[in-house]
Amino acid sequence: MIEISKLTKTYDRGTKALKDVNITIDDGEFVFITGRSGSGKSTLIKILLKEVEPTSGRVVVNDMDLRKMPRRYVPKYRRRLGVVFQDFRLLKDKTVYENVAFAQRVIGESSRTIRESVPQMLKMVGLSSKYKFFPHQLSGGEQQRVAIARALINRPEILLADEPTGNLDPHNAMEIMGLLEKINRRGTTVIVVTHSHEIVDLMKKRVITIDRGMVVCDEEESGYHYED
Ligand SMILES: Nc1ncnc2c1ncn2[C@@H]1O[C@H](COP(=O)(O)OP(=O)(O)OP(=O)(O)O)[C@@H](O)[C@H]1O
Repeated sequence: MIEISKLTKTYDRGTKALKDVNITIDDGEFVFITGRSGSGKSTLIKILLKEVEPTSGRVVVNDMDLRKMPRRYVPKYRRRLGVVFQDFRLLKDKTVYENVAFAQRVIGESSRTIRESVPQMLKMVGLSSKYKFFPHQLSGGEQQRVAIARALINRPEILLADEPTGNLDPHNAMEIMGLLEKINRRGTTVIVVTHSHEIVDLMKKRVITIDRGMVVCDEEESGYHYED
């Protein structure tokens, strides 16, 4: 569960990126966060990842108060969140298999666990036949599937996806959305930041709209009111 209350972020130069934001996201929810460029979406994600410190307010993720979290615990905390970005961020000189396996190696999983779990995860994202390919040999949609497999391999409770379809054509974008929905059905909380009106309208999920740092709309099934 994520509980955000009275969250404010003012950057050093005085930009108020978030103002009195209150959001509760229950376990197992699928939520879109949307809003025009500069509205504060990425700031919110960075605060959840503990990459940016709030100016004031409270953020509790799975019973952990981020403000009170000791610095040494932050890497472990981040591993409990899966993260996917617009630009995939794959390791270019590693194969599909190795990109996913690497995320397990860094936390010290045994070779046996890796040999079992990576093929299962590649099957889940529909990439079993391309496990030996390098990122440059894959389409954008396929690269994003690898990134999703990597984000999920350590079984995070929450998946944060920041514009996951921003670099994809509409067909691939909808395929990725279908995959995120499948992941959500298996129990992972999924939070997707997107600009795309089409995706938000089609998916019929909860939509939180941020405008100039404030939550202006939070509705089930597409309460989507801003103009670009
Ligand atoms: N490190 C920073 N220092 C100062 N101001 C910042 C910093 N990061 C973001 N901002 C400002 O905070 C505001 C919100 O930015 P943020 O990146 O959170 O918006 P966004 O909704 O994610 O935008 P986009 O959709 O374009 O990614 C903007 O006015 C931006 O210029």
